[in-house]
Amino acid sequence: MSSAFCSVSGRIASNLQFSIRNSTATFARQHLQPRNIQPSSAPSTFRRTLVRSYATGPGKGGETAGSKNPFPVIPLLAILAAGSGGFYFLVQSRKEPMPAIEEPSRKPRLTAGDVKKPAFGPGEVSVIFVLGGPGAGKGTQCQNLVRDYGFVHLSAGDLLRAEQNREGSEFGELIKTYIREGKIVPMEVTVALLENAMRDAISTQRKTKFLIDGFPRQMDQAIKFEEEVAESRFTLFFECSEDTMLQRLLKRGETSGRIDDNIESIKKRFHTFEVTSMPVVDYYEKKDKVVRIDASSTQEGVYSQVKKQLTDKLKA
Ligand SMILES: Nc1ncnc2c1ncn2[C@@H]1O[C@H](COP(=O)(O)OP(=O)(O)OP(=O)(O)O)[C@@H](O)[C@H]1O
Ligand SMILES: O=c1ccn([C@@H]2O[C@H](COP(=O)(O)O)[C@@H](O)[C@H]2O)c(=O)[nH]1
Repeated sequence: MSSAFCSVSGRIASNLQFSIRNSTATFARQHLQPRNIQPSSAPSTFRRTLVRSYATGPGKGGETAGSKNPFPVIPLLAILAAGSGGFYFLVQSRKEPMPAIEEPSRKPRLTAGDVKKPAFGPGEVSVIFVLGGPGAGKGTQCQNLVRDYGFVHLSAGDLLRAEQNREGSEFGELIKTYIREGKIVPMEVTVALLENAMRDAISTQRKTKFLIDGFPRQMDQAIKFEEEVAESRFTLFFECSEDTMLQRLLKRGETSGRIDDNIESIKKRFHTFEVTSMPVVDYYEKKDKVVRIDASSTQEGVYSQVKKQLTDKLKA
């Protein structure tokens, strides 16, 4: 991994984590410090004072007083009084509820209003995720569906590339590095781009049926998107061998100008897909929300499967 990659990813990670750290620090200031310092400091101050007064007592003119009186009654009484007083205050302070125990009951209870709702409800938008390995033909098939069914096609990769090239984007360099390395850009960036693009399509085109292509590529993205933006209806999953995808990508690389259509990046993308994106497909599979398409045949052959499967699923 290059040092540029490390430093850029470190920067975004620290930017994105700032608000979390900030609120954690505030929480710590408000809830932890007073509780930790006060109960323990009172007795120890008391103990120090007691030891010092006993140690210094005889010293302050002590030689004379001690030699005159072998049983120094007044200092002893003073020590006893101070000790009893200290003990009394210690017992009193322990009668107060311990803050650490009291704390949970002070927390507000979770109410129905606190449960997060996605920005768009099921009646407002219809979202289909489109997944498959790099070069499986997702974008190609999405274009067919846009033409024939009026979907809005939002490719997460295209949105990231547009953001990367947008003048003044604070994420440009970061996105470029992640794409070249075949890694997944931090989800906050991608989810925000998708939500903005959906809002835009709804307000300018009045369209509400979305194909979200090449997303979610990682479990955290799937969870965040469905919690905060919209729940997906199902996932169209294009299955294809790595050999076939490699040939398609190398061919596309002759003209695409993409920085990741080269053999080094392609291998990294295959790896990321297997390790990071396949668990997302498995997750939706368990929920019975995956429509599998054999993507190894011709473009037309693949599309006829897509149409049939999609119609069946939408009827169900
Ligand atoms: N069924 C097919 N047979 C042969 N070539 C195909 C087929 N489908 C797509 N292609 C070609 O393969 C290349 C990759 O297709 P496409 O861009 O649609 O894949 P993708 O899954 O969207 O890739 P990526 O995830 O990298 O964006 C393109 O050049 C496309 O023309
Ligand atoms: O959700 C996403 C989607 C994509 N990326 C990055 O973009 C490239 C290219 O994606 P394509 O779908 O092949 O156009 C991908 O390899 C990732 O690096 C992402 O980070 N998050």
